Amino acid sequence: MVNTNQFIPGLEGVIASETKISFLDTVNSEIVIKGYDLLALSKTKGYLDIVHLLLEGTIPNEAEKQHLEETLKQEYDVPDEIIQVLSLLPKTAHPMDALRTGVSFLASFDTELLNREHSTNLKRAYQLLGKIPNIVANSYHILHSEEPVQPLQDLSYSANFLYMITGKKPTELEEKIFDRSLVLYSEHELPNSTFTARVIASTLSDLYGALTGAVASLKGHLHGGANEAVMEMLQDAQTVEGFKHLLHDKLSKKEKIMGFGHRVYMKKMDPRAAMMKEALKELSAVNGDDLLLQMCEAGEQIMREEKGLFPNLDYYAAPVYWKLGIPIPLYTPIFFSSRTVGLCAHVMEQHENNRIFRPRVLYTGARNLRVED
Ligand SMILES: CC(=O)SCCNC(=O)CCNC(=O)[C@H](O)C(C)(C)COP(=O)(O)OP(=O)(O)OC[C@H]1O[C@@H](n2cnc3c(N)ncnc32)[C@H](O)[C@@H]1OP(=O)(O)O
Ligand SMILES: O=C([O-])CC(=O)C(=O)O
Repeated sequence: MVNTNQFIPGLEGVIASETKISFLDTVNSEIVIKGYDLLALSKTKGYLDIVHLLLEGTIPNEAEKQHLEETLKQEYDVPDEIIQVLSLLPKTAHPMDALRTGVSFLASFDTELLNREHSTNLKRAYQLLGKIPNIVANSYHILHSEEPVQPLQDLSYSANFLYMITGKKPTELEEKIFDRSLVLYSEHELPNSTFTARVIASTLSDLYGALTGAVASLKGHLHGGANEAVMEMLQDAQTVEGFKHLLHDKLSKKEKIMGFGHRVYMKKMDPRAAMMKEALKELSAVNGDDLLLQMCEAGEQIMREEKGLFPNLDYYAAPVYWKLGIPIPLYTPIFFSSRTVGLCAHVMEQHENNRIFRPRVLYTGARNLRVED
């Protein structure tokens, strides 16, 4: 029998799900994904390796990887109706809202929504992985009155995604770094968005519904929305001195600084942030412009000294995406695109070993009120 009187704000430290998908091992500094350390994998493996690992359970050999890429490429196209629906959105809509609409709308094309068998959910996961980059890139183009960009089949999955966003074929380095960012964002145990997806799935609702809820969760600035907020701060500040001033000013007003802190890593650096910082160094070396790197390092120092806080992945992903020529409002949608695979794995696991989430409250409201006769 569980003690229902124990209230833990934010469910900090509470074990809310049993999973074989991933685990943050903060003692050994590992992000365990299906038995492998994601950080180690990210040095030699690409996003499609992680997709195969999360959905099929193994690191693919070359033939399996090629087959996976072909499967995804066949799913790149989205129904015309999606483009029409995106075109109806007000031009002021944020691409995360467009994405939420797009993912939700995709559900209507699935004729077996009530089927939650593993094989059906797996097929859906591949369809979503194929289509979501298209929705992300083209929602931005449509919201900016630009023509939708067609996917290029001869590019790799990640190169095509970046191409569809920027309209330019990426260099080898750009492709490698973008792919690495997708690897690092792919799966992270039980953040708010994954928990949201599992809670929705636990009612035996469908994969699209669970992912639609996860988009809404990820949009918030305390979660995925932080990467956009970081880049906006860097842009506002413009110089190293400007950024220092901006951070001191925010701290003096007791404002939170986006891109710092983490519920699980707490007072340690998110190891994924360190890897994105390396990527920022590589990109900065290309044209000898390391202003963003200098600004970020100055911010890191201030936050360490003033608050004892360290960067999370969003802090260094933001300037990396800027250097890759990606518009700021697409940073969080890209995070979601990458996380689609992790979310699908979690929803499938929930469907296959389900108990509905239904916690209790600590009631602090009024009691014993009576309506007078
Ligand atoms: C990839 C990702 O999604 S990672 C998360 C991205 N989100 C952000 O970067 C947003 C900024 N960070 C935060 O808001 C938080 O650190 C979170 C949401 C990530 C974690 O939140 P929690 O675990 O609930 O920590 P909580 O907000 O209680 O913070 C604990 C203390 O550290 C402070 N703190 C935490 N993060 C920050 C921050 N970014 N800036 C300033 N102070 C902070 C809090 O003010 C609080 O101080 P107090 O005890 O004096 O009141
Ligand atoms: O784990 C979290 O709470 C947030 C996070 O870093 C992620 O989703 O990648």
